[in-house]
Amino acid sequence: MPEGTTRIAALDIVREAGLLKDKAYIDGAWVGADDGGDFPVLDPATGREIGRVPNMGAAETRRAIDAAAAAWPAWRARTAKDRAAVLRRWYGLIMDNQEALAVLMTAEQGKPLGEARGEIAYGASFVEWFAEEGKRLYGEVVPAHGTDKRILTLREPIGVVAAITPWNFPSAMITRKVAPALAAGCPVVLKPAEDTPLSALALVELAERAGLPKGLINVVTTHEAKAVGGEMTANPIVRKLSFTGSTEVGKILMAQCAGTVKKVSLELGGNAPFIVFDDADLEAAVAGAIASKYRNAGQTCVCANRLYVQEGIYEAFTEKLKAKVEAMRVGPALEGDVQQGPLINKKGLDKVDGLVRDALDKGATAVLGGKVHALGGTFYEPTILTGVTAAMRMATEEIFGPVAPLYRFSTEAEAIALANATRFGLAAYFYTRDIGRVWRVAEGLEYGIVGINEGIISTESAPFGGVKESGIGREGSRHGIDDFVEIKYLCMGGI
Ligand SMILES: NC(=O)C1=CN([C@@H]2O[C@H](COP(=O)(O)OP(=O)(O)OC[C@H]3O[C@@H](n4cnc5c(N)ncnc54)[C@H](OP(=O)(O)O)[C@@H]3O)[C@@H](O)[C@H]2O)C=CC1
Ligand SMILES: O=C(O)CCCC(=O)O
Repeated sequence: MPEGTTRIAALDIVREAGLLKDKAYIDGAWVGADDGGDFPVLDPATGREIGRVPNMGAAETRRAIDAAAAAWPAWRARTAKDRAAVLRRWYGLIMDNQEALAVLMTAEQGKPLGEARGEIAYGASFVEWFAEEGKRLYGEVVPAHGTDKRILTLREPIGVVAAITPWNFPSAMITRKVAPALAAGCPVVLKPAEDTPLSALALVELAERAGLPKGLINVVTTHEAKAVGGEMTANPIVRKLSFTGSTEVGKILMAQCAGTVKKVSLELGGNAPFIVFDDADLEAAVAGAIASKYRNAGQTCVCANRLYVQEGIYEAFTEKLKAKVEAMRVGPALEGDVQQGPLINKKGLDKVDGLVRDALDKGATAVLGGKVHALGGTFYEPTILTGVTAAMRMATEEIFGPVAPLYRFSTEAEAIALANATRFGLAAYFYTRDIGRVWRVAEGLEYGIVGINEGIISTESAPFGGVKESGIGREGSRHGIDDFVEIKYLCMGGI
C-alpha cells in the first residue's frame, strides 16, 4: 500500500458528507480569489497536501464586509427566537456530522481523533448555548432622576463583527465567536488560520444547510493575514474585532483598531502555573497535569506552562508523572490509537525545541524526551524537564508544545509570587486538600481562570478569558454575548 493511502481513504467520509471545500464563502456564494490564487492545506503528520483554498486579500475582505453590512438589517429585525431556531439547526447538523468534521480536523491540525471528536462537540455546544442565550438579551428599567421621566436600556447588536481565529482549535474558536455574534443579531466576517481553513469552511457549509441567510457568515481564506487583518481593522463598517491568537499579534490588531475605535475582544497567550502542594492527592494531580499539559500536544493557551511542585513531594510527583507520560503513544492520529500527534508546523517545532535547548543549556535535566521524535517531521517527544529555573526562557514564554518543566518551591507565599511573576494571566491551576489554602491561593492568583484540583476548565457555560496581557473580554457563558452588544440608554421625559 503506498504511503498515505489510509489517510486519503479516511478523508472519504469528509468528501461524502460534502464537507471538503476548496472555495471561500462570501455573500452566500462559494468563490475563488479575484486573481485565482490559492494555497495548499497540509497534513502536519505527513506534510502531504489535503486540499487547496483561495488566497484572498483586501478587496475580497472589503466585499465580505459589505455583504455582512447588507445582511445585517434583516437579521437584526428577526426575533431572537427565530435566530435561535437557525442556530439550533446548525448545532444539530454539526453533531450529525461529528465524525466527518473530526476526521477533517485531525487531517489538517494533527490532534488525536478522540480530541477532535471532543472539540467538535465542544464547538457545537457554543452554538446550542448561544441559541438560548440570545433569547435572554434583556434590557433594564432604571429608577429615574425625576418624577416626569423614565429610564430604559436596550441591548442592541453592535454591527459587523470581524473574527480572526487560530489553528489550535480550528472549530471551537470559531463557534465561540460566531454563535454569540449571530445570536445577538450581528453578521460576521471570519478569517480562519492559514493552517486550518478547511474546518472553518465545513462549518459554514453546515450553517448554509441550516438556513442561515446569505451575508451573515463570510469566510475569507488567506495566507496573507496582514492584508486581510489590515482591511478588517481599518474598515469603519466593522464595529467589533474578536481575536484569538498570540499576544504579539493581538497587540498589533488592537493598535490598528484604534483608528476607528472598534470594540475589541482578545483571547491571547498564557503562561499557566500548575501548582502541586505537599498535601495534594498525588494521583489526581498527575492526572490533571497530563490533561492540562499534553492535550493537543501542549498547543493550547491554557496548557500548564510552569509546573511548581512543593519540595516534599517533588521526587514522588516527578516519578509518577514520568511513568504515565512515557506510556503515551505518539504518531499520525488517523493511523492508529495515539495520545499525541504532530506539532502544527516547522515554526512551532523550532520554537518548542529552541526553548528546550535553552533550558538544557542552562542546567535543566530531561528526565523524559527533550528532542524531536524519531518519527521526524514535526513530531516532538513528550518531555519532562526537572531543575528548571526562572532564568530559563520557558519560564516567561509560552511553550506551546508537549514539554512539562518542573520547578521546586517551599512555601505557599512563594508559590503565589512565582505564579504571578508573568505578564500573562489566563489560566492557573493548583492541587491541595486544605480548604483554607484553596481560598487563599484562589484569591491570590492574578488569573482569569483558576482550576482547583482540576486540570480541564473549558466548558461553554463558564466565562473563558484572561487578565493582564492575556486579553480582554470573556467568551462562553452568559457573559460571552456581552461583547457583541451595545447598551443604548433611553431617557423619556414629559410623563
Ligand atoms: N491564545 C491562543 O490560543 C494561541 C496562542 N498562540 C501563540 O502564538 C504563537 C505563534 O502562533 P501563530 O499561529 O503564529 O499565532 P498568530 O497570533 O500569528 O495567529 C493567530 C491568527 O492571527 C492571524 N494573524 C497573524 N498575523 C496577523 C496580522 N498581522 N493581522 C491579522 N491577522 C494575523 C493568523 O493568520 P495566519 O494563520 O494566516 O498566520 C491566525 O489566523 C504560538 O506558539 C503560541 O504561543 C497561537 C495560536 C493560538
Ligand atoms: O488555546 C486556546 O486558544 C483556547 C483554549 C481552548 C479551550 O480550552 O477552550
